[in-house]
Amino acid sequence: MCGIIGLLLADENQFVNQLLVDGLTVLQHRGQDAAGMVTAERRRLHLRKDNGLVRDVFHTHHMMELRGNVGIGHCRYPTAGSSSCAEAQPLYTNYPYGICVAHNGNITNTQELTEYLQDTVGRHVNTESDSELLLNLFAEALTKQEKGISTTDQIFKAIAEVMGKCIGGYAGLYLINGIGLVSFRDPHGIRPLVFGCRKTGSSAKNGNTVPASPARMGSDPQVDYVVASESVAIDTLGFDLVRDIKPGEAIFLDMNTGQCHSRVCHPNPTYTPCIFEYVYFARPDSIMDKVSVYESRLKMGEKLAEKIIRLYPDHGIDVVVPIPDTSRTCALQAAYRLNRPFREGFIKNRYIARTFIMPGQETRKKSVRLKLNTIKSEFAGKNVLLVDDSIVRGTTGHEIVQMARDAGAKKVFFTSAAPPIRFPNIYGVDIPTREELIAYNRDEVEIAAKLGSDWVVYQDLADLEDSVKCLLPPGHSLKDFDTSCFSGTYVTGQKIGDEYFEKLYNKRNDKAKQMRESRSSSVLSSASSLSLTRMAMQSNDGAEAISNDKRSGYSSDDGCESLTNKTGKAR
Ligand SMILES: O=P(O)(O)OC[C@H]1O[C@H](OP(=O)(O)OP(=O)(O)O)[C@H](O)[C@@H]1O
Ligand SMILES: NC(=O)CC[C@H](N)C(=O)O
Ligand SMILES: [Mg+2]
Repeated sequence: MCGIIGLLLADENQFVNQLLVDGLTVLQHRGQDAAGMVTAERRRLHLRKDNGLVRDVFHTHHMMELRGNVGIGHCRYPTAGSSSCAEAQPLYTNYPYGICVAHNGNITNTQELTEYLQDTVGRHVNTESDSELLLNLFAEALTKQEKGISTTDQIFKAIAEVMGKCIGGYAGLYLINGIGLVSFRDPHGIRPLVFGCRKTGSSAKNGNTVPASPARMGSDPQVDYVVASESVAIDTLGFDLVRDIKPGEAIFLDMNTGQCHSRVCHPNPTYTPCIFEYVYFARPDSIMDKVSVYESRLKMGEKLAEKIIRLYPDHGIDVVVPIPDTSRTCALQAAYRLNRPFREGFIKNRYIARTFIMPGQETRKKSVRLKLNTIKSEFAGKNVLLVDDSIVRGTTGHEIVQMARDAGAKKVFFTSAAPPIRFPNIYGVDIPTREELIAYNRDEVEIAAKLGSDWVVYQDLADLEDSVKCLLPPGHSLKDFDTSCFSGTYVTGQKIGDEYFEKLYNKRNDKAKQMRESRSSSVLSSASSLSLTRMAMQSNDGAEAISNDKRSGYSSDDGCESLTNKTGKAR
């Protein structure tokens, strides 16, 4: 579940680089594996990306090269391809114009799209990254646009073509060199994307009100714009949240006029966002689809407590303990509803990041112990209810139950704010294989045995959905969610059959991923040795100016070499 952010500042002399770094830092919880940004300075693009956390990727000497008043940034949690830094984003293609993409989500018809791009239109696809396909599809669609219509129309038509071809979950940003920034959300709105602005210069001093819609914003060149995965980035940067980008909508920010244009580019969008954003991915202080994530988690806690009371009226719980971090909001309200004390029985090491989105089961397992430690007095001799937001592979739950017992708990009960996860997620959460899921082919009693707890209670799906729906403002067009990992129903509607899951399993089970990583790192190191001979590449101490030359195919970042997608059309 990556984090994406794009900015256009009204003043050409201002740089977006620091705002992008700050925004990405706030979105870090969505992707910890790699980070990157590209900025546009007049007709020159500057790119920096690498594996690592945002704070490790951007150093002062990179920032000095990342000039320009428009740019996009990305922090990555890989769900396709490898985690090689060649697949870190933004990705770039030099034809037409010079285009970069930052993408959150996952595309499911990648085979068909790769065949179309390679065999039908002759564009080179160099990796298994689905984002590379998204980039090339847009580039191809723009190339084909008829002359004589406005650039704005060309862009929206190209986005419509991309949406017509891509199946899956995607929220994305394209930076088009010399033209502007395009943001878009898939026709189901599976992945989130919000839009904000702030007044600048004289318009800020005159106290103009923040425009309520992009159409109005189009008339005010004194406005800075931001688009981000979550509103928390908009708040932190000092912008005002305007609204969610609608399913199937694109917003084009013209860097030459400062104007903002929006259009719904899909003939029949439906509003079915991924409910797992509310459960786990999003920060609680974000507003998504007009709903406060924090409040939805309080509701989840309340409904969970009611279910526990229904199932175990004499539960005998002495204390309610959250499993930090994400479950805290939900556990707080569950304790309140159960009328039992809420206690911080586990202390989180603030230097260990989220474990579920770490690559590899061994790393995840080890990290749980490094991340959490017990306050023994909260467990000794007590019946403890442990609350987590979700149980996926059971890595956290298994370790935590044992730690609670080691700390002297009499009984350990376990509850999850989300229903059992029994199906793969194919839209941008890396839950690719059923066999890895603790709830696959197991009922609650078997799961409790596996976790080592006395019992386990899961939220009902209807209650989870209600926890968000009851907070929607009247008349909101969201009627349903993508709940596929709980229900097995996939909102994009195409047939997701056994063959698809088998392929997914073969590509993305832990072992296959490990093998791919070791392969791609050896390819990368041999690619690095090419850097002395390549042509038309300009490297600037890590941050790189990308050539517009259609022939050039390379970029380099401190030894991070990407042969991805730079060769223009190979007709
Ligand atoms: O059953 P599992 O496979 O262990 O996955 C589920 C756990 O992973 C997540 O925590 P994570 O540590 O990623 O993030 P958090 O600190 O935000 O809770 C989630 O909140 C659960 O605790
Ligand atoms: N988590 C995501 O949104 C991943 C985006 C894209 N599928 C990638 O793997 O890079
Ligand atoms: Mg957790």
